[in-house]
Formats: sequence, structure tokens, C-alpha cells
Amino acid sequence: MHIFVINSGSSSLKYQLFQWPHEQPLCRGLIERIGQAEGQLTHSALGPDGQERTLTRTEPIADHRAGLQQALDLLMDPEIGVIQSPNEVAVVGHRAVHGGEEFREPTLVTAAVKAKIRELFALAPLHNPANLLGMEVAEQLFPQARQVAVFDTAFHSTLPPRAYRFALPERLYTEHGLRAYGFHGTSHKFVCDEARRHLGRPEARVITVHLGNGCSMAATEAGRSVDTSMGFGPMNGLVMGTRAGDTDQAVIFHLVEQLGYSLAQVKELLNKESGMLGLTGHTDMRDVTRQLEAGDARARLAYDLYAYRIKKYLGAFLAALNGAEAIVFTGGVGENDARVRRLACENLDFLGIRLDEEQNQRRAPGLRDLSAPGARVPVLVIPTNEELEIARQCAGLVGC
Ligand SMILES: Nc1ncnc2c1ncn2[C@@H]1O[C@H](COP(=O)(O)OP(=O)(O)O)[C@@H](O)[C@H]1O
Ligand SMILES: CC(=O)OP(=O)(O)O
Ligand SMILES: [Mg+2]
Repeated sequence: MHIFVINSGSSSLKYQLFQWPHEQPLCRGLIERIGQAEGQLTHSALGPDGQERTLTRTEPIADHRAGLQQALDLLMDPEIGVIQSPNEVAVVGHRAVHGGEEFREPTLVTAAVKAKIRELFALAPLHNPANLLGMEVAEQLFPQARQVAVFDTAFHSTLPPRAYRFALPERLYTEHGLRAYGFHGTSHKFVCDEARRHLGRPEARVITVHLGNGCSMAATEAGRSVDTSMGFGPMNGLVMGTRAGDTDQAVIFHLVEQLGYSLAQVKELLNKESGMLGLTGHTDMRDVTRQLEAGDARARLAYDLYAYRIKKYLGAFLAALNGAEAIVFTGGVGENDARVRRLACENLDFLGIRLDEEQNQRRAPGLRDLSAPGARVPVLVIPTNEELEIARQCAGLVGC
């Protein structure tokens, strides 16, 4: 049977089709810059000879519906296709970002589940609308399949109250759910499990550092999340592509009261105009690298700030866990950007963290250990695979 997984983001969409129970990816794709002038689709499919073939298209992709329709057409393409009919897909798994306190497990998508995801739009405005749209389009394109939602927040449902409560009046938690939820849980869980398997220590304390467009860290113990850098919505903590991460709350009052911002403008500023974009004019870390290598001082400061924030959370989480058996970097930046890893881990030798710079610079697929000989805490790079983790959780739910 086949499981199709959709990971919809604000302006991008990733997908993979798996043959189950072999966990065999038959094809995968990435659709970027949805709704912008220059849309880009990259689709790779396994041919009958076992070789992967990749096709790229650069053309406007109006919305998520158009993107998913293109993906489905490619799945069934006479040349590069891997299935003949949408009916061959038994399950469609969806990444859903904010599930509040309600969803701690993979969940069959029903009208009530969709209504709850809609209720949480305000808390995850870049993500939940795209996730819901993905579900609605998939219901039309794969009408016979079971639709399953896997929530980013679910992995963090094990946080203890001291980590998830804010020091605000209690009723704001009990009546209105104001608390930290945490995000990227599917990715944190996937790489945490991989690290524990690699170490041969299921009880290990692992700090996972997910650096993609959105960035967050998790402190985990025996595969359970005990603290994380994101909170009520996916905005705080680390510096991200367009999100500021931790800022002083007084900034918001100053923006509104002194500088005349409306609340909608503050939201736009903190979600879409800040982070690396606000500091350098670029969202994509590869562009920031180019800027840095051309000697730009703003890019240097942005890198410093980005890495220093990671270092501060490393310190905090090492204290929370009383040490760690591994630190894992993952996500597009975490897997590929040696400079970020070097800056975040430098001068931490007093904690037993020391990178081998040659290993850090080396490019290789799969899990890599970057630590210098004699370092106490292994620093690993583990490529994340949210789609595979979602497929596994879907299979667990529907029992296949
Ligand atoms: N080779 C690379 N070097 C540095 N950054 C990279 C590289 N490849 C990808 N990235 C960065 O990864 C980020 C996207 O990561 P990804 O995990 O795909 O994000 P998301 O899933 O949140 O869309 C972008 O900022 C991109 O610049
Ligand atoms: C929750 C979140 O920030 O997700 P992403 O990194 O996909 O934007
Ligand atoms: Mg991502």
C-alpha cells in the first residue's frame, strides 16, 4: 500500500510517497515560492531501474491547490509516474503545526479536527492555514484515502508544567490555554530517536537543534521532550528566516504606543519581516553566507546573533538536563551550514563540547559525528525526515 505525506508550509510544500510497510520512498518533491512570480517545483522519482530521476520546473504556482494538483499529476505521469490512480494511495498524512493541548497523538482528519485547526489559525498564522488547505485539497484529490494529521505540538505534550507554564495569572492558563506548546516536534522526535539508536542508549539525554526556515531546540530525556525554545506560537526562541525569536516584550509596547504600529503590523513585523531578513535583507541562509563572504558587516552580525542564541539555549538545556549524551543539528541550515555549527559550539570546551573542524566542514549524507577526539558530548548532524516520521505515525494509527 501507499502513504502520501504532505508537509505544507507558508510558501512551500514538501511531499513524499512511500510504499508501506517497506518505508520505501517512491518519489518526493519540493514546491517553493507558492504564490510568487517565480514558483519552483523539484520532483524526484524512483525509476524501474532503481535510479532516481529528478525534474525541475520554474513557473508561477498560484496556490497550494495548484501545487498539489501538479504533484498528483507527476505521481501519475506516464513517463516519471509511480502510480496509475489516486486510489492506490490508502493514507494521506499531513503535517499540522499547532494542535493546542488537544492533539497528542496522530489523528484522523474529521470536520471537528479541521475546525480545531482553524481555531488555532491566530496562533500559527504562517502554518495552520496552509496545513488545513492541504487537507481540504487532499480530500478532493484522494477521496478514498484516510487523511491523518500529525501535529508538531504532539511531541512536546510531555513537557512538565515548570517548562510549559508562563508566570501569568493562573486563569489565563486554565481558561484560555496560555502556555508553551512547542513546535517542530515531528523533526525533534525523528532525530532524537535516530541519535538514541546510534548511541545504543535509549535513556540518553539529547539536545536537538532544528534549524530550517523556522528554528527551535528541544531538551529530551529518554525520547521525551522536557523543554523547548518555542512557546505559545512558533515565534519565540531562536532567530529564524523571517521571525525574530526572543525579543523584549517592551519592544511591542514601544512599537504600538510610541511608533504608531497597529497590532496587525507588529504581528507582520515579528513573523515576516524580522530574523535574518530583518538583519540582512535575506531569508535564505545561502544568500546570507554569500553576503558574509563578500565582507558584509550586517551579515557577520546576523550570523553572530543567530549562533549566539543557539549557544544560550544549549547552556540552558544542558543545565535543565544536568548534561547530555548528544547534541544534534538538523534542518536545512543545521545539516548544511558548518559556520553556524562552529559559532554555536565554540568556547564550550568546559562543557565537554569540542568540534573537529575538518569533520564539521565535510559534506556527506546521513548521520555524522563532528566531535573532536576526547570531547565528552558528541555533536551529531542527523538529516531530518519529517515525512517519514509522519508516515510511520500514520501507519501506527491505521494499523498497517
Ligand atoms: N547548503 C546550505 N547551506 C546553508 N543553508 C542551507 C543550505 N541548504 C539549505 N539551507 C537553508 O535551509 C533553510 C531551509 O531549511 P528547511 O529545513 O528546508 O526549512 P523548512 O522546512 O522550514 O522550509 C534555508 O534557509 C536554506 O538557506
Ligand atoms: C513551526 C515552524 O516554524 O515550522 P517551519 O520551520 O516549517 O516554518
Ligand atoms: Mg521544515
